[in-house]
Amino acid sequence: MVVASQPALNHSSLIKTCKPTSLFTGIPVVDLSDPEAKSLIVKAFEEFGIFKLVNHGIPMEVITRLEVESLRFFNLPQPEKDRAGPPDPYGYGSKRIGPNGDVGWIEYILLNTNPDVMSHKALSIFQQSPEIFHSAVNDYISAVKKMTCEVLELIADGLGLEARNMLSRFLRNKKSDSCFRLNHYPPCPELQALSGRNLIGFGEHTDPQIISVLRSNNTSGLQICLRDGTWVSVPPDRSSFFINVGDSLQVMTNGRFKSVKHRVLADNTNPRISMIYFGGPPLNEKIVPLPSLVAEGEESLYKEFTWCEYKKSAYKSRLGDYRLGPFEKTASQ
Ligand SMILES: C=C1C[C@]23C[C@@]1(O)CC[C@H]2[C@@]12CC[C@H](O)[C@@](C)(C(=O)O1)[C@H]2[C@@H]3C(=O)O
Ligand SMILES: O=C(O)CCC(=O)C(=O)O
Ligand SMILES: [Fe+2]
Repeated sequence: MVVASQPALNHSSLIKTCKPTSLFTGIPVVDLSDPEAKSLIVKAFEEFGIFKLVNHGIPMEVITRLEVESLRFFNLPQPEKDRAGPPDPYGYGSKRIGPNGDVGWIEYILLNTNPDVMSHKALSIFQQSPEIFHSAVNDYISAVKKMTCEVLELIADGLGLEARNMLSRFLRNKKSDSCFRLNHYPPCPELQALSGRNLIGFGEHTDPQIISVLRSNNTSGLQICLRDGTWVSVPPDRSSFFINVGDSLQVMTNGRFKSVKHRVLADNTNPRISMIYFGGPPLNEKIVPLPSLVAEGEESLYKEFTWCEYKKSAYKSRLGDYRLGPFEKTASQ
């Protein structure tokens, strides 16, 4: 990895670059209407921590409407966008990710999906084009949330949990602390000169919540880290969703599913736009292994903590830190 030092990139000289890696064709693909979907999803989460969902039932019109409205926002003059930032953590952000010095070739909007928690800054995003943007975001989130709950119910079935709603109840709870992110990675033509390298848009990390549901346009950029430590590029697919395990689901399955490390490289010629729903539990919810997933004689691999405690700790960490580390039991505990 090298740091970009071209004059045109001076303003972002802290943003690292990276060589693109080979396209990975092995991401499991699951058709939501397949009678085998539950076992295929469990297998995908055990092996890769991610899968591609097709035939998901979300109308393309709902997706495209949000993409068009997001681009309308990101194409506004910078001072207008800046009025909705800096993020607290919700609102509009550019180049800085989180509060601890992480940077990337990205601009984004981060929203809490619970309207009661929406901050002033986040709300001012809607004030620029109120009804249209607001309804595009709401329609998208409610469709994706419903689909995600279906997926979590299939997972509960596939894992043989005592009730189908053991996981989906966290997202359906009206206090669910879920969030939603619109990311825009502008192309960086200056980088053509840095032969074959790309700017890092979003550095490597795992997502802290239960489950993340990502949809992007057809511009590549998403990379995942396989179990053997190799980074591979995930071919984009504008009409599908990529669904990945978050840290909280890793704990709830006592390590049977592992949250997948991922990152995004900005493309040198085309803008990438992505929208991610992060399904999280209510703040006071304990994040503990589901009892039926801890066999007799086995113990939880993790100390007991609430989502609020984990989130606080996540916001003190850097993007690439192993956030579950402090919550793991050591041999003597
Ligand atoms: C550097 C950070 C940004 C982040 C909060 C954190 O301190 C560490 C986790 C980051 C992350 C990654 C997944 C999601 O994009 C996100 C919204 C989240 O919940 O955790 C971001 C946080 C953020 O951008 O505020
Ligand atoms: O923008 C993307 O494609 C993924 C971004 C991501 O991983 C995140 O926002 O947590
Ligand atoms: Fe992520």
